Amino acid sequence: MGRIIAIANQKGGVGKTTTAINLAACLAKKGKKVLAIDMDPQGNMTSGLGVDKNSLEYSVYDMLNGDCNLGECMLIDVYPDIKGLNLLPASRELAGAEVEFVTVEDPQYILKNHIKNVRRKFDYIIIDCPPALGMLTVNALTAANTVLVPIQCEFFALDGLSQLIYTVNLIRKQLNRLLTIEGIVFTMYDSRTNLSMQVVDNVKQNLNQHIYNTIIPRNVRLAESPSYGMPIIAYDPRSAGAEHYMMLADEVIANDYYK
Ligand SMILES: Nc1ncnc2c1ncn2[C@@H]1O[C@H](COP(=O)(O)OP(=O)(O)OP(=O)(O)O)[C@@H](O)[C@H]1O
Ligand SMILES: [Mg+2]
Repeated sequence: MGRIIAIANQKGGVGKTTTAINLAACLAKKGKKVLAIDMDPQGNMTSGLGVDKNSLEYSVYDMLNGDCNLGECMLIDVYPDIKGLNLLPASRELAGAEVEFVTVEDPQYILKNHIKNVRRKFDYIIIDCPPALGMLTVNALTAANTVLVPIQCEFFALDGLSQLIYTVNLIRKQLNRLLTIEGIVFTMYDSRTNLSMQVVDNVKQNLNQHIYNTIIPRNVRLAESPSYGMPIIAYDPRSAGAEHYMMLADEVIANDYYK
């Protein structure tokens, strides 16, 4: 049974999508069958995997809306060099879901209901969330087993984190009894500055959550790769970014208590 991991933090630009793309790609590279789901109307995961979000026949929006099923929406082996990496792509229309789905009965369960039948076909389902705690993120958290929270190594890193943890607790109580926080991963760590080190220490002292040993460094190759529509292991497999996301994938696999 596939483990469903939502990559969430309502703070913008902390490395959610970079982590979602590269964790999904690294898990597939390690032979796992992966479904990546882009739940962000920005569609950065979709374009970061080389898919033109303006020329999609069906997107996650159509699936959630009931206009297509998961199979029709899924792009199989989306990145040709990495077998087993499949994608439910997003388009701009997904922005409308936040308001439109409120009128549907049980709107929090729409994504969950769509993926429950295919869960056994994948080892991992990785969901990229938008930078908000609205209906799209609630759908992701309701469908997920665990939440992986990227934190950027900069001032205000802890800002808003209590809100996220509060939301996760609320969803656990009301919608998804078994939801847990998979762990915190530090991103954009700059070893040349004291600030990065201080942020890591500060979070470790103040947050009673599992923290991954792997810390993702600030790496220019990681920032470049989405503009080529490539995961880092394809764009520059020898880069520090590729090496560290492979390490993170190993840690996620080691955390596999659902199997
Ligand atoms: N480790 C890294 N090193 C260098 N640049 C990075 C790294 N991680 C992310 N970036 C860059 O930082 C920016 C923000 O990253 P990303 O899009 O992954 O964040 P996000 O949390 O998904 O943002 P949003 O909240 O808008 O969805 C992007 O331009 C990305 O390429
Ligand atoms: Mg993003």
